[in-house]
Amino acid sequence: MSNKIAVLGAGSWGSVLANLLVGNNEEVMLWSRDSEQVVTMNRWHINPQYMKDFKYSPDLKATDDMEEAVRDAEYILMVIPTKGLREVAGNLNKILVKLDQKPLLIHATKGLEQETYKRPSQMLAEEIDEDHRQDIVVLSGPSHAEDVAIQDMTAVTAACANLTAAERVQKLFSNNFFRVYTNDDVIGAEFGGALKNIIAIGAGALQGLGYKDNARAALITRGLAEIRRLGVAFGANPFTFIGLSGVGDLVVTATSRNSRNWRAGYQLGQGRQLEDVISNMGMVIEGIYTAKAAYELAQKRNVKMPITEALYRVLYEGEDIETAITNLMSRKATSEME
Ligand SMILES: NC(=O)C1=CN([C@@H]2O[C@H](COP(=O)(O)OP(=O)(O)OC[C@H]3O[C@@H](n4cnc5c(N)ncnc54)[C@H](O)[C@@H]3O)[C@@H](O)[C@H]2O)C=CC1
Ligand SMILES: O=C(CO)COP(=O)(O)O
Repeated sequence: MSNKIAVLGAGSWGSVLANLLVGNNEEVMLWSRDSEQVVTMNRWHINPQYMKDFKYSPDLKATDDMEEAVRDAEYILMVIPTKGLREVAGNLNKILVKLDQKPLLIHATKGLEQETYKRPSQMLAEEIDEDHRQDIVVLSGPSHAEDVAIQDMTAVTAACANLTAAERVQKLFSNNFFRVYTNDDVIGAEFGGALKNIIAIGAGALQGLGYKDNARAALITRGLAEIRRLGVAFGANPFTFIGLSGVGDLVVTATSRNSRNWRAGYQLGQGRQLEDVISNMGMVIEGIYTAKAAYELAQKRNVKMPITEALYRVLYEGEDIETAITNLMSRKATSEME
């Protein structure tokens, strides 16, 4: 028997995940705030702004009416960029209260909120009444929408302190090309997913500047060290960072031309201006905003994050990337285990 699932957010990832769930014979309703996009998706089964060459299942239904999407849904999957997540969650809460529903929440957002430094699950927990939701499960890991759309082999993590809820999500999404593992470490999964985007911008920038494989391997490895340091300072399990939502996602994002964060970094490395890069991407580049939140959070907590700090200076203080690299390489010699 199929489950009724509402997917909120019809960008590249929300649409592809909704399509995957339709392929798994679930009953899915995709919500977008953009009515024109909804008409095009329902009529032509394409998403004009994101991955426009991909043809979605004709069984995938879209709506711009959140209440219609959510009514009777047993699961609600939120795939909204960090910046808009709290607002959408607040609107969802009003509907859930009105309809008196209590769905299981899942989110696939990767970032930290500006000013509050909250993780996505914390924002959802604050905005959605406990009486009108079950647990919140994080779906994260190395999973570019472009590859999942063409059913390339993918493995991800469903994280929740309540492993029974994580297992329900595992069952919902699993199929012969999409393998879902469970994990009880929400903090680690969310820090891994958010912070890898910063390092991916750095990896793209190195390549844009002409640096080679050794440089990229060094950045990824030392990037992972500082991601782990910040995550562990907030209670994450260090082993999560050697899993799919840690090193897995870091590797795919820091090495793939499908990554918006990598591409943004590459363009910066080639000398393009930040405003220009943002306006031409047409999709969210989470790492730009997470770099600011993570930098400020690390300062407050006194956690060493030299690569994040370097990128913060490049992105927010206009420091030249080569100068940032020189400064990173000329820091006092240190132990790898710090
Ligand atoms: N694209 C990918 O391959 C993956 C993306 N993610 C994460 O998923 C989240 C969403 O990313 P994408 O789908 O790629 O973004 P996108 O840039 O392709 O699309 C974002 C979608 O969210 C909607 N949106 C933005 N703000 C909104 C608001 N305030 N209210 C309602 N709708 C709003 C936009 O209209 C658009 O449909 C991000 O946190 C991203 O890091 C995670 C894994 C893979
Ligand atoms: O999180 C992602 C892949 O796992 C998507 O990364 P980008 O946002 O850089 O495209």
